[in-house]
Amino acid sequence: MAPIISAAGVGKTFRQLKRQSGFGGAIKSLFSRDYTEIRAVAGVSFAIEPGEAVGYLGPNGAGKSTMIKMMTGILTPSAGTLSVLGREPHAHRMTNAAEIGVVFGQRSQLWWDLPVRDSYDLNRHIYDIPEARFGDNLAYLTTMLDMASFLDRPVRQLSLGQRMRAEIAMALLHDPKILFLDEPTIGLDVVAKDAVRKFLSEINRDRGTTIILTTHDLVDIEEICPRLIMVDDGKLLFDGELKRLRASLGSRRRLTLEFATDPGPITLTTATLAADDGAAKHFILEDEAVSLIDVLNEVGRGHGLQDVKLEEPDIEEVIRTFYQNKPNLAGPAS
Ligand SMILES: Nc1ncnc2c1ncn2[C@@H]1O[C@H](COP(=O)(O)OP(=O)(O)OP(=O)(O)O)[C@@H](O)[C@H]1O
Repeated sequence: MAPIISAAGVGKTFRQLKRQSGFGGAIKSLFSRDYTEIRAVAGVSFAIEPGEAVGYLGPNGAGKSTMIKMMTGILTPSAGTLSVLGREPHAHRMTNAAEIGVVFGQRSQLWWDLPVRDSYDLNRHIYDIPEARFGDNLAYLTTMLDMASFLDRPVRQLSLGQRMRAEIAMALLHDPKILFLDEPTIGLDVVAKDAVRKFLSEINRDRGTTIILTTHDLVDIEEICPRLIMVDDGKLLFDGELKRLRASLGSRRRLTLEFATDPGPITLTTATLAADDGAAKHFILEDEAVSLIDVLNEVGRGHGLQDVKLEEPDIEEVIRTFYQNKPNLAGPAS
């Protein structure tokens, strides 16, 4: 299958006029041709297949929003080749817009003073959505995003969680093949985040909508995106499954053994003691090949073992380790 999005050596450099201080400086700046170059995206390559859900992750200023803006046609790349649905997005912005949906968490596409429903109606005209399809989609989205109670209320009266659901529905009314989301859960409470994540996973799975999202909330990635693209300083550092990232960093699972009473010091070859709380002993499993059975066999009977808890490393820890070790891991993504 041909990729739905492909980027080959894509770069974006912003040129900013150097400003000089003071009134005299401001006048000089008017005639100056002295620019600072800001390299927001530097030679990024990847290919995304139809139906994938991909998280685009990186620290502040890493170039995530700039990449999303290039894929949606808002910005023109200054280097490389970018293709979205077989077209250069910036050169075919209108055609591209008809086949993609965009949600920017920090910016609204809805009309502030109008009821939500009226913004949707305007979209129906803009995208020329056939009446029946529009009706079906609105009914589906209203149910799935639980919007019935606020469809007729002006956008300015909505809570952030309601507005975000309304934004996502707005971006999907014209059945886009790709949905781009820039920080879709920013500022939402736990319940609202959960609703948004569940819905995005569902349309990805049930309707095959390709999803590309940037986020700082790693749970978004964990729940929606099997694939992760990680960038820093404009460059791509990792492209692959979250599972592979975990494995490449060593899985470092945590194991807690709880005993009826403190059995005294326990040393194991299969696990490293991380903390000793008397009756509860916390270990780290450094070796991925070691199983829980191996550890239990080594602990053996007779210590009054009551409970065992095995935890996978959480995603925050995996990503933190990744960025701490990035000079060793950087290189061509596979
Ligand atoms: N229009 C612009 N003009 C000049 N520089 C810009 C412009 N837009 C972005 N930049 C710069 O490009 C770099 C990448 O910015 P971008 O917004 O893509 O990062 P980001 O990864 O989305 O960051 P954040 O997580 O903070 O939103 C930053 O150094 C930013 O200051």
